Amino acid sequence: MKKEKIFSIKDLHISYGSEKVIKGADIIIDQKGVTAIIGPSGCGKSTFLKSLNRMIDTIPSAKVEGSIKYRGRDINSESLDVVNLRKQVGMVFQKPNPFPKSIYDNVAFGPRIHGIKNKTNLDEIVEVSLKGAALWDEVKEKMNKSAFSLSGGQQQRLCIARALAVKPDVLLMDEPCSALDPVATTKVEELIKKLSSNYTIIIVTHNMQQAARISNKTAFFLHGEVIEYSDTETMFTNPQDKRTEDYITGRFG
Ligand SMILES: Nc1ncnc2c1ncn2[C@@H]1O[C@H](COP(=O)(O)OP(=O)(O)OP(=O)(O)O)[C@@H](O)[C@H]1O
Repeated sequence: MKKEKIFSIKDLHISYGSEKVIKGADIIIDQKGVTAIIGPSGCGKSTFLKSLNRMIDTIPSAKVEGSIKYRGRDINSESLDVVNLRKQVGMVFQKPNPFPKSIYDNVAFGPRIHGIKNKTNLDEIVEVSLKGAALWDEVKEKMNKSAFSLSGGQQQRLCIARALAVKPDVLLMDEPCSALDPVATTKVEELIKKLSSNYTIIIVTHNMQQAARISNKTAFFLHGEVIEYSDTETMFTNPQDKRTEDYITGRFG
């Protein structure tokens, strides 16, 4: 069965002022599974990711040109509802960034903003989201405690639960494990794999072993260009471009 296209990106160029950061990227991202974005520091991975739900709009000097279609719709068209786009295309950041609120209120935040007020409905969404983020058992007895009372790994899973609570289609993750210890990293990686049967996940990672462990497809960026984009297994066993081979074998980066 042919997979549905979630993102079709054509000739994407992004610059900050006069600095060109993404230079003509073409990528198609299919439904579900994990796509990893790898490449050396400063090659434009985060910039690319932020353009997919228009978080890049928050940077005044950023200029985006070219086409990004999400489920066939140009996300940069004037008629597009950005709040709705960000509901469908959620984001999890490098450092866990829970709100200074209780565990419950962190997860209920998004649904409340989108108009859900009924306590029973909210309770159910919070429970399902925390279960989805593999955190429920650890927090179910202390839902009213501050999110800051959780460990870093738990806080990151709480941020994933918060993203799940608005029922997204896609999750963008920008180095979600880089602030976590190895045990917490393993838990988040397992969670990402599990979530990838229901969500389309796009993850930026510095860590090539992580990309190899959890992703189905990998895109290698270098100086703002997509050098290679293929099945992860092919990329790591039989890279087509010498620059990819040099990067994944640790010759630079
Ligand atoms: N808000 C910004 N304003 C101006 N320039 C920026 C901004 N964010 C990033 N840049 C520049 O854009 C380039 C690409 O940055 P980006 O963060 O997208 O790369 P990256 O591959 O994600 O890097 P890293 O792996 O180090 O996080 C860098 O030269 C960076 O200095």
